[in-house]
Amino acid sequence: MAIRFVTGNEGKVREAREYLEGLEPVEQIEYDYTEIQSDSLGEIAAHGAREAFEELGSDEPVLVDDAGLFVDALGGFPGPYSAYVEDTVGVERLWQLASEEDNRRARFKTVLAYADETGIETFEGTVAGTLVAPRGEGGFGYDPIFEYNGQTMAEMSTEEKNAISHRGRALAAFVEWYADREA
Ligand SMILES: O=c1[nH]c(=O)c2ncn([C@@H]3O[C@H](COP(=O)(O)OP(=O)(O)OP(=O)(O)O)[C@@H](O)[C@H]3O)c2[nH]1
Ligand SMILES: [Mg+2]
Repeated sequence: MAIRFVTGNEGKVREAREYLEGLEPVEQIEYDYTEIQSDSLGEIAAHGAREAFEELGSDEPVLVDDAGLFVDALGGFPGPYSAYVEDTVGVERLWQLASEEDNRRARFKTVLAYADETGIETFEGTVAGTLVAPRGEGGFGYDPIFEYNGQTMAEMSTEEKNAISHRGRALAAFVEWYADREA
């Protein structure tokens, strides 16, 4: 059965489609679910998936992805507020802020929430990296400033990014659960 990926972010859809190819088709739905204010990406994603599944109708399962960049030297900022910070100050200014720090370590985290008629499951993925001056044309969001193993995520192909990224890891956990459940 097709999975309805509820997001306005085409980059997320591209990565999920690539990863889930051969498992299930992924359909993008632009439904504006409530993003609750919380420190927990898991709570935000689960709440969104529950609301979207109830409000959209039909039995087709839904998937919601809530993601954030956590900068160590900034106490985890912008974390759950990453979309707001990208839209307001922007990626370049966040890099300027981080570049004043000696410690440039950061983590990217995604929680996927999957909802169907039996309930909700969440899957988490994290990647640790280093913030750098922007490089690369691929990816989206903060990818140009997030370096892993010498490459920014914007310098990687979708497949390469999925192999190491927070979203790829969350998708791996999802696929493992999904395959077991179908068996
Ligand atoms: O460098 C990045 N690599 C990624 O892999 C990635 N995934 C998300 N983001 C950014 O982090 C915020 C998440 O906010 P977010 O989860 O609310 O997403 P969003 O608002 O873009 O879409 P939606 O799914 O909510 O519709 C937004 O600024 C996204 O651009 C990423 N940046
Ligand atoms: Mg959002």
